[in-house]
Amino acid sequence: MSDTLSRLRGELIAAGQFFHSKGWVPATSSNFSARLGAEDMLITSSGQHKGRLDDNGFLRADLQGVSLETGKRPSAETGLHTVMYRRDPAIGCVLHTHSVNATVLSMRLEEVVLAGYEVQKAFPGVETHESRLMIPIFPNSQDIPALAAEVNAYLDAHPQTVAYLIRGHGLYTWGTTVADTLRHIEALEFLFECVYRQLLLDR
Ligand SMILES: CSCCC(=O)C(=O)COP(=O)(O)O
Ligand SMILES: [Zn+2]
Repeated sequence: MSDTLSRLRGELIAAGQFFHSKGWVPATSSNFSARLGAEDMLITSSGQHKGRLDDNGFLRADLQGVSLETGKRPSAETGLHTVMYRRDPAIGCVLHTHSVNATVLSMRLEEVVLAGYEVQKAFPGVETHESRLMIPIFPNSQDIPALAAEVNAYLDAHPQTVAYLIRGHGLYTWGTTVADTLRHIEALEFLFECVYRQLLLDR
């Protein structure tokens, strides 16, 4: 067992516990991955409770999503992780969560526009609250390869995108490390709460 694998697994287990404490990974929802090398990743196996992960809740898979461990089935949404690692060798982690705010906003809006918030500076390259971050919302689908292709095409056209929502489903974001990606989730959840409360006030 490599030191890298056990370190990353520990970081993802801790991330799951933190997200669970916030209510962002209900039931067996959500999935997490981290890059191991140029051709492989560590990913949660399908159906795990992400707040109660242990070492057995993960497997190695290649970047086509094929399990490298017999008898273990990767997340049903593996294709949404592999598409990111194949796009960009600098991506080291992909996290997917299912918070109430992300889900509700995705049902009501066509996209989430983040503008004017200091916390936008949690994202790489964002240096002012005067920036504008667009979080696209894709229709939900059980056809993960088709959804991954749609995400990939969108990101080709909008390479500054930091995250996306799937309608009625949840949030995907990514980063160079698990810590960076966890910060993105936390910042986005704070911002989604702000957007939600602003919509209520504006009614
Ligand atoms: C019970 S939530 C439905 C599946 C889902 O959206 C999810 O994120 C978890 O799927 P996985 O196969 O990764 O456990
Ligand atoms: Zn999901």
